[in-house]
Amino acid sequence: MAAADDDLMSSHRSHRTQRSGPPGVGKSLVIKSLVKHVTHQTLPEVRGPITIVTGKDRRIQIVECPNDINGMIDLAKVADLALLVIDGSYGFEMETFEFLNIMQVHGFPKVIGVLTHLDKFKDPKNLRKTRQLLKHRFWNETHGSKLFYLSGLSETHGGKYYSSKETLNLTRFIKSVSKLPPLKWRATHPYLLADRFEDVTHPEKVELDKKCDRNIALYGYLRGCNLKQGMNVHIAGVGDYGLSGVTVLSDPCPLPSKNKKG
Ligand SMILES: Nc1nc2c(ncn2[C@@H]2O[C@H](COP(=O)(O)OP(=O)(O)OP(=O)(O)O)[C@@H](O)[C@H]2O)c(=O)[nH]1
Repeated sequence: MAAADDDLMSSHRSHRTQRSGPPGVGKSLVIKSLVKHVTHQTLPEVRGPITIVTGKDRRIQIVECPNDINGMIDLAKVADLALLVIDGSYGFEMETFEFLNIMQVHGFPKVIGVLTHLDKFKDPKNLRKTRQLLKHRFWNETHGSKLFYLSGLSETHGGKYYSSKETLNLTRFIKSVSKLPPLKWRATHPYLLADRFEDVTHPEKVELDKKCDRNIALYGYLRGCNLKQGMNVHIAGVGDYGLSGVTVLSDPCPLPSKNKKG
């Protein structure tokens, strides 16, 4: 957690697309189910960071991790909690544990595993045995991280979601993690996950030279500590840049406690 009232979590699949693992482990559906449970709204598509209010003075931002190693490294730096979504009918892959190691090195978010596709097991004995095996392996490899089970889909409000009881448990756990104190390093450094950017270069300048240096405005919640004009910033995967200005905008997703005070 970086700022007092903001928590960031990311949802990862346990493998990269170029490998042989199963696609569609359920990352988007986990996010859609969480949004449905907390806000009672239907999220048709997961695109970019999603901010939801989960309490009087608490909100979380959810980001679906791209299926590539760079996305994973970048998100490990800013996420407070990583949900590692694993297709239970397929089991762990090499990449599951590779990724756990990357996260420890790059940012140290808390990790939990989320097991999906458990309804594919027809034999209850086999399901029990597989759950136990995966739970022990995950516990050992992560030095005690929790593994959640999402045992199947149910029809709610015209759409298919994970069961509301299991989603409730997952939401409670996410909320409990968001109460933990932030990592000291993160709390003392400003950082921002940009949810939108705009090219604000003067059009005339671009017309004269299409490859000219651009002025870019980045929008997002600032975490950690204050960002000052004139500071140099690092944009992950792009490089180091100067900051020509910082503007405080009105909160697009205000906390209920702030609304009351205002
Ligand atoms: N039977 C069953 N289907 C599931 C389960 N979880 C997800 N699905 C289905 O699997 C499909 C893919 O789910 P998504 O949430 O889009 O998976 P994803 O990981 O975001 O997919 P990609 O990013 O494209 O790899 C959807 O049709 C879901 O309804 C599950 O536990 N059981």
